[in-house]
Amino acid sequence: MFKRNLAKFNQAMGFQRSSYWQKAQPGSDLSTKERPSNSSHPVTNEAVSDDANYSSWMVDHPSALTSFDQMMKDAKGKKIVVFLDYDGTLSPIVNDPDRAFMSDEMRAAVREVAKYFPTAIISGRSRDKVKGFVQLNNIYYAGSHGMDIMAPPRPGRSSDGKYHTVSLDRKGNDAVFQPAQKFLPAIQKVLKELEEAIMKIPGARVENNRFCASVHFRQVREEDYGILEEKVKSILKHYPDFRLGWGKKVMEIRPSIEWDKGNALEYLLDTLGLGNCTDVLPLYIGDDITDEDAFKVIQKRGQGCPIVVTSSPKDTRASYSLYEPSEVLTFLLRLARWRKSSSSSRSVLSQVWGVSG
Ligand SMILES: O=P(O)(O)OC[C@H]1O[C@H](O[C@H]2O[C@H](CO)[C@@H](O)[C@H](O)[C@H]2O)[C@H](O)[C@@H](O)[C@@H]1O
Repeated sequence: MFKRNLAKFNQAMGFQRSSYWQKAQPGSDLSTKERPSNSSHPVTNEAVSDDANYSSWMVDHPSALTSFDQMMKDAKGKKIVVFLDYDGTLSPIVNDPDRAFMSDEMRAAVREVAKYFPTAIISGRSRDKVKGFVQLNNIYYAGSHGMDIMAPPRPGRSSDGKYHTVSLDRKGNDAVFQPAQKFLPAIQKVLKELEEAIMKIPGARVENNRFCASVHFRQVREEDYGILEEKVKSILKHYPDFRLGWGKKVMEIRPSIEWDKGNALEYLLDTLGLGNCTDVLPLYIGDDITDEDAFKVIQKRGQGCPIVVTSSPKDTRASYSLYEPSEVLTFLLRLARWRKSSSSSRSVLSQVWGVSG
């Protein structure tokens, strides 16, 4: 129990390196609330203290569902742009990364939201893979932690004027922006070496995320964690242009460029023509460490709704929280309904009173 509380304390305090492996232990990211309700264990003091920890953490990170009305009051007169992470946000975390499917209800909710607000998904996966899971055409996709973006074909421009050239898709409707393109040959070599190195570690697997690589250890025995980490690090010693990050039971290898999900959020706002508008409210929902970069950008802008999805207290820059993907679904449905009803009441008002906007 002490160990478990220490891991949680480390996680909450942001002592990240030491807590990664602790967090990675089988079952350790299952909070009490996620345990099967038919569990034969009586409610223990530990369960009570888990709940108490979560409740006190929520004082600073209130639920986006209970805060919904206030959030929408603050959004009045502003343009909401919706940004969503994929794994752990739109789909639940599962053992097999190839089977992290999104439910039809969630798909319908995202489709509905995208009818009313510009909507983008920013994922660590390859852009094609995440699009394959989501299967919606009315949204923008950014894969490889934002290093592969399909966005409207506005002239690439950033506040510092440094956006790289973009290329139009075949129909000329959208533009692809890939700031890490020159790393493609190297990442392919890294992927090959990783595959060979982990082959003999049961349960380990490498995922090709195009500009990044993921080494999964969700299904690896705990006693093999050390050797896996060693192998990955010894390969990376020969690739100084790449760095290692940690996600949920996954090591993420990516080019060492100054580009993350936060830059992707800014890029998308720019290409939507909203980068410098003071009346824009980016709303970002994500569950993992890389989403913190986007939360940071929103925090810096001083306007927006950063929402973290988590079932246990964690160190985060998000202002609001949602417990799990099912709450994300409820939130998205509510957001779409809110917009629908406010636009229909606006049109009724404008018919009756000649009031607009
Ligand atoms: O930015 P994201 O869209 O959240 O991508 C981050 C990683 O997500 C995926 O891995 C995670 O979800 C898997 C499926 O539920 C799970 O098996 C794994 O343990 C999680 O870490 C994806 O497979 C990775 O490539 C992404 O880096």
